[in-house]
Amino acid sequence: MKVAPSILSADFGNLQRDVEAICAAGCDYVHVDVMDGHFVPNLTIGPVVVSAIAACATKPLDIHLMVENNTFFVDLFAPLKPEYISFHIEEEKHPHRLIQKIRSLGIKPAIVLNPHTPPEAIEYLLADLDMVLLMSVNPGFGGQSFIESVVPKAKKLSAMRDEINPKCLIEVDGGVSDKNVKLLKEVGVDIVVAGSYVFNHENKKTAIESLKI
Ligand SMILES: O=C(CO)[C@H](O)[C@H](O)COP(=O)(O)O
Ligand SMILES: [Co+2]
Repeated sequence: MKVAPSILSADFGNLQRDVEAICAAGCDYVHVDVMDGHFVPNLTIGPVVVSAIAACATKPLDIHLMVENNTFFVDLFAPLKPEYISFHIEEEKHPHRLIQKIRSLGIKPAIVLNPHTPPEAIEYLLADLDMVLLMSVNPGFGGQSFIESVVPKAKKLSAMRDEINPKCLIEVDGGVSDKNVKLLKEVGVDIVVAGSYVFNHENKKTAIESLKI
């Protein structure tokens, strides 16, 4: 299992310290939650702060857009050369076009599904994706409880992925801890995002290692 700690739970007064700490503790990606106050009822960070994160991160960025105008934000963040940019299928009229655009910028495209969105919603996009991100909380806030229905959903998506595009990774985001990571591993999940679990743990290295099963 690969691990992408979400900097949403970092201490923003000590952002450089916390980004360096998770990278030194062995994370695989730095998960960056971008919220615009419209698609979700919360507002986080823009390109000024994300470029400061990119400057001190020694691991690739995994940018999770929770915004209304995806194309605008892709253009804002592309110069930072993240590994992935993911956007919500619920907020995009032309997802295939946006996948092509993200790839043309040299970034791996990913799509996010909210808890209620079935995997079939992206069946005809799967061949063109590098990753699918399944939300296991309602997007907008860290520290929420894990929604169990993501487990059978990930199992269904994993079967679709094996048939259509075995290289496409499955990521799960929200309420992940050492208590549920095994269930996710068993149904074919490749990457977990963990914010509060990693940042509230007394030892970030121990927390990250407990998820790398
Ligand atoms: O996208 C997100 C919220 O919309 C965050 O990545 C997610 O909530 C991680 O935080 P936690 O592990 O505390 O649930
Ligand atoms: Co996220």
